[in-house]
Amino acid sequence: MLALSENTPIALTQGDPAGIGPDISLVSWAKRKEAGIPAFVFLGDPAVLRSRALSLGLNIPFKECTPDEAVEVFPDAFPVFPIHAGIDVVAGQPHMATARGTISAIDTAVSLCFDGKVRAIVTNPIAKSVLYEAGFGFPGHTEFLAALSEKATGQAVLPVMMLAGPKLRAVPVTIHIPLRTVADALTEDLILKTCRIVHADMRDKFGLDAPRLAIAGLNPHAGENGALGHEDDAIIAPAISKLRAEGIDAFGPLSADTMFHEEARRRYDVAICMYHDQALIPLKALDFDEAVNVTLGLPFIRTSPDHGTAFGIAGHGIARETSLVAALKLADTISLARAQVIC
Ligand SMILES: NC(=O)C1=CN([C@@H]2O[C@H](COP(=O)(O)OP(=O)(O)OC[C@H]3O[C@@H](n4cnc5c(N)ncnc54)[C@H](O)[C@@H]3O)[C@@H](O)[C@H]2O)C=CC1
Ligand SMILES: NCC(=O)COP(=O)(O)O
Repeated sequence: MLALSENTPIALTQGDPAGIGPDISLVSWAKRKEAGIPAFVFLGDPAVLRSRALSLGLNIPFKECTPDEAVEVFPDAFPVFPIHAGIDVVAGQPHMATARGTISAIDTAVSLCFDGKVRAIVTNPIAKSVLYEAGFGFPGHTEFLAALSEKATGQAVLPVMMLAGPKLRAVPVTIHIPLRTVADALTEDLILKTCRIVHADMRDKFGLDAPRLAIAGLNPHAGENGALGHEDDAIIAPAISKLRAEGIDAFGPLSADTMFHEEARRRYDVAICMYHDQALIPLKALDFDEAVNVTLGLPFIRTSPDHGTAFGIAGHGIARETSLVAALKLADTISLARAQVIC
């Protein structure tokens, strides 16, 4: 049993070095006391941090260190476990030559987590297209983390993306796939597995005894009795019946256009949506600055800000750190709550 406690840092990966990951990491560290930020170790390039701090006018002391030293370093200096970007990075100008370092930071964070050197992983945003250009074979962190987990444990996992904000928690059942393939990818089995993971993690990681899952339909008006599409009645409704028979408080399929208004949101704890934008549009409309992306179903904790690399504002000093702060705090809370049970 590993002793996961505040004496173990959280790994914070750099993300795309040309994006706002370095900016919001620096600002978060600068606000560590007033914001109550848990000790982290940054996995990335010290040169990128130094140059970004200069652009932002932040006078921040850096210390290169191992994860073992990070908690001690954190109060007085920004702890960096060096992973070099490979080129001189210019804020706002992504380059495929940095892909290797970006991927290596994520890979290293997972290894450190399995070795008990860090207690959770918080990832800064990556630009998927930059990584694809360099041959990265995964749609995003979510799927890559599942593959790394599988490699480490030999056990297959279904990674579940949940975006959690103060007003809404939303899960897309299908994640990073083209819209035209969504209907074919939706199966009763996928909905069942996703909802079981959400139910278990809501209970074990978020402390909800009997989580209520509101399940969206796929088609307009949840199919209008089959007139506007058959998936709602043929795939989603039977999955809901099975979940209810297992004792999971799932209901629907609901018309997706009317399940996110304020009164509707009071009736559930998590909205289970059928595709990426069905979940992320309401989430970002309601909670953009404070929501956190959490990967459920993994044998370790991973959170992330809800936004992307925002290349247009990197280095300008206007990127808000609030979502990253929320991600660090959520990783802190979940990892400490699990400290007694994790192996
Ligand atoms: N977890 C991850 O790694 C994620 C990565 N991405 C990637 O990010 C890249 C850019 O995606 P976009 O759709 O443009 O989304 P984006 O979130 O990067 O930007 C959307 C808009 O929000 C603004 N914005 C984003 N974060 C902000 C912050 N913290 N403070 C102030 N303004 C902020 C941007 O300036 C822009 O106007 C894509 O390559 C995408 O793959 C997107 C979402 C999550
Ligand atoms: N839009 C959310 C998103 O793309 C996050 O993906 P991931 O990199 O966390 O898998």
